[in-house]
Amino acid sequence: MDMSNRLDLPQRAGLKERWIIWRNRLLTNPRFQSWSAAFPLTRPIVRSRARRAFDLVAGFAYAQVLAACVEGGLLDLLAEGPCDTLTAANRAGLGLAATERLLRAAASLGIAESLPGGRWTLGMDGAALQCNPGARAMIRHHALLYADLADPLALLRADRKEPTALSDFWTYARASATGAVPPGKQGDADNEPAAAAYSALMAASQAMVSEQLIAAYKFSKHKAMLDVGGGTGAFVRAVGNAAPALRLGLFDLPDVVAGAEASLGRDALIAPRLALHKGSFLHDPLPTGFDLITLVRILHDHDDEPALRLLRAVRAALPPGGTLLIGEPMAGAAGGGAMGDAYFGLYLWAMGSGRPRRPAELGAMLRSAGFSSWHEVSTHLPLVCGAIVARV
Ligand SMILES: CC(C)=CCC/C(C)=C/CC/C(C)=C/C=C/C(C)=C/C=C/C=C(C)/C=C/C=C(C)/C=C/C=C(C)/C=C/CC(C)(C)O
Ligand SMILES: C[S@@+](CC[C@H](N)C(=O)[O-])C[C@H]1O[C@@H](n2cnc3c(N)ncnc32)[C@H](O)[C@@H]1O
Repeated sequence: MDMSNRLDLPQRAGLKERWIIWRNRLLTNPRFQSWSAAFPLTRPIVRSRARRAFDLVAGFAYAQVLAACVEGGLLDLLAEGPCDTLTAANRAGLGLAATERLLRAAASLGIAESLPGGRWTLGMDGAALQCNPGARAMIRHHALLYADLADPLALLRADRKEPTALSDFWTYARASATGAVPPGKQGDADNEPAAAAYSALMAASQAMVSEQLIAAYKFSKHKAMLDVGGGTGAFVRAVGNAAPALRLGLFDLPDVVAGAEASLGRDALIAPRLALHKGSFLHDPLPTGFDLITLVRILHDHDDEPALRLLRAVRAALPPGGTLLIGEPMAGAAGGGAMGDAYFGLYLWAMGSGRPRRPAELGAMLRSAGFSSWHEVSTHLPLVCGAIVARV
């Protein structure tokens, strides 16, 4: 394709567009690239942009180094204390040369760090990941995402209703996108293992989310909270422990609520003040009697029409002055980098349902669902979870 005409400055372009076109014309000029790499004042910028470009090119290889360290048990081993290459090889079930290759790769990525005497320990990023079981569960789970992304254009061209590894994993996703009743609503036995598998992933990664929301929002000012799509209850348990006087409710598909019953039923601090509700939030009315409803990692799973339907159901279940708290990773989050549009954008595309939304997009949906006001609440790590509070 001949880019030259399209990079000509259009007559009616605004100042920003003219600057971007001029900038890109310069950046795509090989003579400018050679000159700026050679010139001492621009060389550091060229090196840093080249590193960034290389990371974009090589990201998959980096992620697979991390996956091998987690799957091979090396992160766990290094967390126990420094060790030599032979011990690492025995733990990972790899040969000595392969282990050395993997550990060197891990060290270059900050996952591991080499010590004098040929020993290895955790690197700074490895340490941050090791203490986060949710992130480690996601690293393992990414085998499904990467299978779907092996041919990204084929994925983007295909009908979104075509089965994928992720749509098979999240068994409610295809139903939401097609308007069908979700499997498990009738308590069909063959959906139970799938519901248990995605609920286990959600439970493993819930602590990092509830930590953000509990630090950002005062739950104790409410009388009763209903967690809609509450899974097996990890969020309800965390909030219940932080707000001991709060009455609690959880709503989810029957197969999932069975898991919540097993997990929370014997919790002496939670069970006496907990009500479990089974149903589909896209087909059944939500229970009333709660002044706070939470949607944690729920809305982004659904396309606009079902997401709006859910917001209307929440609005109908809340009393006058009631509150909705939305907690999920949001697109364009400050400090979130490419998490929203690149990671969740493609993840949810592969899943066949939903999209990451900007706070303003959620705000517009809240208004059209009948909420009178909404505002964003800042969290410590928007990369993990953003928050919006809306009032009836
Ligand atoms: C001590 C010295 C020398 C210096 C001090 C300097 C200092 C203060 C350093 C800070 C070190 C530090 C504490 C680092 C902390 C790092 C943290 C908090 C890292 C956190 C990482 C979190 C990650 C990687 C989270 C990943 C989450 C993912 C991938 C989530 C995926 C979720 C999915 C797929 C959800 C699916 C659900 C669905 C279907 C979309 O609804
Ligand atoms: C991504 S998970 C989030 C679980 C939990 N809120 C968390 O953050 O760990 C989505 C949850 O919504 C539930 N869900 C999906 N579609 C549903 C529907 N139509 N009715 C009720 N629950 C549904 C799923 O069963 C699952 O527990």
